[in-house]
Amino acid sequence: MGPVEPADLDSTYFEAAARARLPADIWDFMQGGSGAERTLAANRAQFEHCRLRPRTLVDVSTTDQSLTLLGSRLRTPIGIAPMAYHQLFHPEGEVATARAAGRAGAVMVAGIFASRTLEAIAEAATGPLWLQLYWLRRRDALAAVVERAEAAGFRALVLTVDAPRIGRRLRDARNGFAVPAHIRAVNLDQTLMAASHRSGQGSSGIAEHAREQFDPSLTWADLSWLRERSSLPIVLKGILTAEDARLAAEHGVDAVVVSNHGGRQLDGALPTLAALPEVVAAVPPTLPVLLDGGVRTGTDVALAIALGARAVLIGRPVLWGLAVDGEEGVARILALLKAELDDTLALLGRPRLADLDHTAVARPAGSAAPLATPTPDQCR
Ligand SMILES: Cc1cc2nc3c(=O)[nH]c(=O)nc-3n(C[C@H](O)[C@H](O)[C@H](O)COP(=O)(O)O)c2cc1C
Ligand SMILES: CCCCC(=O)C(=O)O
Repeated sequence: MGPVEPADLDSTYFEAAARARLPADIWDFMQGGSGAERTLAANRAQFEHCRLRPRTLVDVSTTDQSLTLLGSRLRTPIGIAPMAYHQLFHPEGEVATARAAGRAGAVMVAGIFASRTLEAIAEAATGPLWLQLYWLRRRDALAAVVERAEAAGFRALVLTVDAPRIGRRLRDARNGFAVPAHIRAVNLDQTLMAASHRSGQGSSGIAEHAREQFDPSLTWADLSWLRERSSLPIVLKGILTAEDARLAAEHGVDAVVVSNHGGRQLDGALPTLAALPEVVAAVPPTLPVLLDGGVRTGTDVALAIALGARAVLIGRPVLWGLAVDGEEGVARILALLKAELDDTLALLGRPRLADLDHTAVARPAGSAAPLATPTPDQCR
C-alpha cells in the first residue's frame, strides 16, 4: 500500500475543502445553528469535556463494531442523520450518499425533504434505509410518503419532534436563504413546496415553508395515526429529557434519538451528550437510544456508546464529504470515522460495543474515579 492521503487522516480537511467549494449561503445553511449558536457549540464542547478510562492487558486482537438495530444488521454504529436537499451539495444528492452508506454497512436516514426520489435512493442503497418525517398539515401528503417508503423497502420511520417551527437561524435570515429553483423536495407535492424557493423578508424560504406546511398542533395523541398507517418501526428524533423519553416508551415507540437538531432549533437547549444519561435511564433497556449532534471522531462515538447510546448519527461531516467528492467523499468520511472507532475500541481495552459501558468514562472530567452506576451528572 502507498502512503495514505493526509485528507483521510482528519475530517477537518473535508470541512475546509467543502467550505472552499460551496456558495457562501449554502455553507451557512449547512454549518449554522440557531440564535447565538450556543447549543451548536455546546454539543462539541461536551465531547471535548469528557475523558475515557482505558483498561489494559485485554485481548484486543479482534475488534468488532457491528450490531443489530431495529432488526437490521449493521457493520458500524455510525449512521447518517436525516438532512434535507443533498443536491445542494452534489448533483447526485441522496443517491450518492446512499451508495456510500451501503459500502460502509451503515444505516442511512433519508429526509422527507430529500432531493432524489425514495425509489431512486432505495435502488442505490445496499444497506438499510430509514425515512425521516416532518408532520405536515396535509396528512394525506404525509400518508402518501409513508406508503411509498414502505413499498420502496425503507425499514423504519423517524419522526422529528423538535421542529414545530424552524429555529431562528440568523445566518439564513441575513442571507435571505432560499432553496434554488432546480433543487426540489421531489417526494412531496410541488404545490406544497413553493415557499421554500422564495426568500422572505428577514426570514428564509425554509422557515416560511415550515410556517405554512408543518403542523405545530402535533401531540403525543397523534402518534396513533402514524402507527395505524404503517407497520414499520417508529423512531422519535429530538428527545432531550427523561420526561419525554418516558412518554415515548409509554406510547410504544421503537427507538428514540437524543438530538437537538445539531443546534439548529432551540438555542440554549442542552448538549446531547449531557442529555443522554437521563434519557437512557428513563426507558426500558430494550429500547434503543441513539444520539446525534457534534459527533466528529471515533472517540466521540465511543463516549456516546459508553454513556448508553446504541448508535450515533452523523450530520454535517457527511455533507462535507458529499460536497468534496460525492459518493467517494461520503465513503471516505465514513471509513475515517470507522477506523477511528476501531482504534478507540482497541486502545480503550473494550474490543466490542457491548464492552463499552459507563465505566469507560471518567467523572468528573479528569478524575479517574468511576461511578457504580451512570448518573445524569456523568462528565458534565
Ligand atoms: C443541512 C442540514 C439539514 C438538516 N435537515 C434535517 C431534516 O430535514 N430533518 C431532520 O430531522 N433533521 C435535519 N437536520 C438535523 C440532522 O438530522 C442532525 O440532527 C444534526 O445535523 C446532527 O448534528 P451534526 O450536524 O452536528 O452531526 C439537518 C441538519 C443539517 C446540517
Ligand atoms: C424545511 C426543511 C427543514 C430542514 C431542516 O430540518 C434543517 O435545515 O435543519
